[in-house]
Amino acid sequence: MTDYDFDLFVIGAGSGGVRASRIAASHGASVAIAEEYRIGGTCVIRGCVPKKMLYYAADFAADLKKAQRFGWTLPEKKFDWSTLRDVVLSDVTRLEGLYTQTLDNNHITHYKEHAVIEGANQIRLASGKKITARYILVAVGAEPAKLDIPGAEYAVTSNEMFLLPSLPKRALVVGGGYIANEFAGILNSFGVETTIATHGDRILRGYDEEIAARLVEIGQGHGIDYRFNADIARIDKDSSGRLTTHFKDGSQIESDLVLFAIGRVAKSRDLGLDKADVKTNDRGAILVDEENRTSCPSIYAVGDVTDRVQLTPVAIREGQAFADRVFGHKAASVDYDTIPTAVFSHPPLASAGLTEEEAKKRYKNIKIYKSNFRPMRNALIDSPDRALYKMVVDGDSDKVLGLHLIGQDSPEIIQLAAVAIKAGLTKQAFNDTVALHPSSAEELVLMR
Ligand SMILES: Cc1cc2nc3c(=O)[nH]c(=O)nc-3n(C[C@H](O)[C@H](O)[C@H](O)COP(=O)(O)OP(=O)(O)OC[C@H]3O[C@@H](n4cnc5c(N)ncnc54)[C@H](O)[C@@H]3O)c2cc1C
Ligand SMILES: NC(=O)c1ccc[n+]([C@@H]2O[C@H](COP(=O)([O-])OP(=O)(O)OC[C@H]3O[C@@H](n4cnc5c(N)ncnc54)[C@H](O)[C@@H]3O)[C@@H](O)[C@H]2O)c1
Repeated sequence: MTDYDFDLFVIGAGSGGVRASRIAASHGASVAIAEEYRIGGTCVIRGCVPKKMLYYAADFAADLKKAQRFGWTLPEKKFDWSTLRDVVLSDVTRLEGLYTQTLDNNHITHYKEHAVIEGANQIRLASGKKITARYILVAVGAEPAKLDIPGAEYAVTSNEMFLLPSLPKRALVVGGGYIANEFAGILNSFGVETTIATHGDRILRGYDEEIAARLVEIGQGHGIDYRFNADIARIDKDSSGRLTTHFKDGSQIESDLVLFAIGRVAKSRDLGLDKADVKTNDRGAILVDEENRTSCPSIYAVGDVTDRVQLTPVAIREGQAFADRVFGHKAASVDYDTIPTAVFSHPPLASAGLTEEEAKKRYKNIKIYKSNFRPMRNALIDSPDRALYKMVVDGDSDKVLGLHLIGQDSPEIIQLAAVAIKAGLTKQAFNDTVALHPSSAEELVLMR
């Protein structure tokens, strides 16, 4: 018998927290969870899900521009952002309901309020209620970083992008990572004059350089303005609401919206971590061992708050492994090797395994295969945009080490290709597989 109120108390009902709660409950644990905003967390409420819906809508807008090539003559077209926004938001509410139902179906007690740690086994809710638990799981995620500059308060983050009252005429997107490129593509497709300003000399560091360069080339062709090595000094706002962003080199950009997309930081501030001696790194990320245990033996952490791989499927796997190990007494762990990722830009990028740069550091004899082609669909709509597929192979063992794609549907293609890489398949195995024609994916078995 336990002396605690619950076997497990989870702080944060996002991707990692909800999965951990459900699995722990299925193993017979008594579980409670606190959520200060909306059940479902970043991915469902203001991340992957509404972003992907806007991405689809942006794709549709691009197709609509080419309607005549598909044989359609349309009456005057008019885009109403608020209609799309509300459709997306209502689906988010539907999903929030499903997540809440999951908690109820699994008899998980949920508190819709902020929670803090008061000790190794104690939590305090915003209402003042104190709760004890044998184990605490911190799954509070991350929050968008903001630049510490004068006028930063005039900029929005991805959180506000899903709630905009209207679309801006001109937008400045600050950053060169996932969120910057995804929103730049969406805004540009809806006709917003879009500039990306990043402080680095390239976008999407960590992605294959040529693939990222192809996105810039295509983006420029669609009217996105890219500014590199661009350090912002301040943002001014005039009485009409117009924003002027000043760069350290003296240049400036006027816009109606500035979006900060410069990374996400662990939401570990004011969480009471010091009360239980839970250690963080200098960026506030909670330090955990390979079993997701923190420096306090009764407290674990999963997902973005640990700042390792900030992706939903990773947070889910970490939550699952934690619950299976601690409450299901299974030897569960997370395999971080060959995690497929995608950037839902226009067109999207997708990647699995090692990049050429990474492979060269680890293997002596690297072979690169490339396919640089104009997809049939782009010929139909008279678009010059070319796809680029790149395969990284170990020349000694013939094993495929990595695949990097840019082009329509590449996120759908990479999921299965990641299985092949993970299974250690060779280039010859790809060669031996008959192509599926006509498709873009067939390039994967035709590269020579
Ligand atoms: C715009 C955007 C797009 C994204 N797109 C993708 C994508 O396409 N694919 C992908 O894999 N990943 C994507 N991500 C990343 C993904 O959303 C995160 O990696 C994932 O949500 C992390 O899950 P988590 O459980 O760690 O945290 P979260 O899902 O952030 O959940 C944490 C929860 O804890 C709550 N909370 C925080 N502090 C407290 C407290 N003290 N008390 C109570 N509750 C608290 C928060 O309100 C939140 O609901 C995207 C992120 C953003 C911002
Ligand atoms: N499709 C997906 O899977 C997806 C989508 C969105 C977000 N995410 C996750 O969320 C995380 C956060 O996304 P993100 O795009 O905010 O971060 P990111 O780490 O992907 O990119 C941050 C970018 O901001 C730039 N930057 C940093 N400081 C800057 C400054 N002062 N001025 C200008 N540029 C600056 C960096 O060079 C980098 O390009 C991602 O790392 C990813 O794990 C995933």
